[in-house]
Amino acid sequence: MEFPFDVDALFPERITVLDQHLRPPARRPGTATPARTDLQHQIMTVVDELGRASAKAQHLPSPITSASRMQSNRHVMYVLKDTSARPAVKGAIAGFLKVGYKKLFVLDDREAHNEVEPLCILDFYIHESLQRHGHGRELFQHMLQKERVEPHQLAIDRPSQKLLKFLNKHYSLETTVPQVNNFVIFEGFFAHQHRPPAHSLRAARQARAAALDPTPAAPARKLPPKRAEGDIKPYSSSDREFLKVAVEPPWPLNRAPRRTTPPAHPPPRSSSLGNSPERGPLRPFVPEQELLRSLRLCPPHPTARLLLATDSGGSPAQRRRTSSLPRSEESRY
Ligand SMILES: CC(=O)SCCNC(=O)CCNC(=O)[C@H](O)C(C)(C)COP(=O)(O)OP(=O)(O)OC[C@H]1O[C@@H](n2cnc3c(N)ncnc32)[C@H](O)[C@@H]1OP(=O)(O)O
Repeated sequence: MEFPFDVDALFPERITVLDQHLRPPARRPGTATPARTDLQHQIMTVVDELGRASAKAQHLPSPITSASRMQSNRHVMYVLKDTSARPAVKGAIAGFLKVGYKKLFVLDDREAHNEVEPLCILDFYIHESLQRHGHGRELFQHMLQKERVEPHQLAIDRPSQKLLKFLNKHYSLETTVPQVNNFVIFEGFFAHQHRPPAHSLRAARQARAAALDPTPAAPARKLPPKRAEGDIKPYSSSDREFLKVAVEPPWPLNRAPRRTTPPAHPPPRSSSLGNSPERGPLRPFVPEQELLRSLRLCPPHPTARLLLATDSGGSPAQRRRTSSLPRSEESRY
């Protein structure tokens, strides 16, 4: 991925770590130093461009990674330079990996709710011309080392089939723990969720290592105290949540009662790599009788007329169709 500026000078190292400040890394001695604002502008251009390419590769309606989203979240982006780029080109970018800690409500293998805050894989992209050459693994491996996490400790925000295959091939991650949200976790996730107390050896070692290595890592967060089972909602906000396309039906069909508690029957769970969460558009559930009451009150509307034309004792087939509508379906985005 090429840019109209000197990427080689902008990112002196093969892998650059960017946090919400999008600070330009220190330049090699002897390299001309443009104004800091110009450098930051270049970094923002790279981040935006990478985000767009990743969204396109994943068929997302809009990017989940952009400079402005980076600046407003505490995420960390690992950017990989393409060092095989043509000499005439002033460097190129091979891809990126974005991670961040997120508070999630996840089910364990006994289907109990757990409030956790794992490091999440949020976005991952290697340029099409460079895929399946080991660049993804190099980037992922670098991130694991830098963040000091094991692959099975991660939560993955709606992984693509390519990413599932990648995780299976390189890290033998295969068996998922079924969830009702968009995140995928693997067997072994719960064995490693506890964090060391602040005074532990591991924490001290981590603090020393961080002092020696000033490049940003995803900001670690403390686990909140465990909540009573009844307080926990089994839904966790995915980073891809904002991509939800709200296709709102006309009034009064849009008057779904607000739900303060999760539905009694959660949507079907993903149980294996093959059916990682792929869901249809979000549709509110309006009880049949309430819907008909509302329709009688509303001004004439083509949809209303159509529904009122069928009395509540309509054909059994019609009723079966209506009542078999799923109570809630989560959208893909
Ligand atoms: C939470 C999220 O970010 S979900 C979105 C993940 N990103 C995408 O799907 C975007 C498109 N895909 C990509 O950018 C890349 O393929 C990545 C990031 C998933 C992997 O990066 P790569 O550099 O291709 O990975 P790397 O070369 O290290 O490993 C290759 C392995 O990844 C998997 N893989 C990569 N591409 C494919 C593909 N087209 N089809 C099937 N498996 C694939 C395979 O296991 C492959 O091993 P194989 O070639 O022996 O079958």
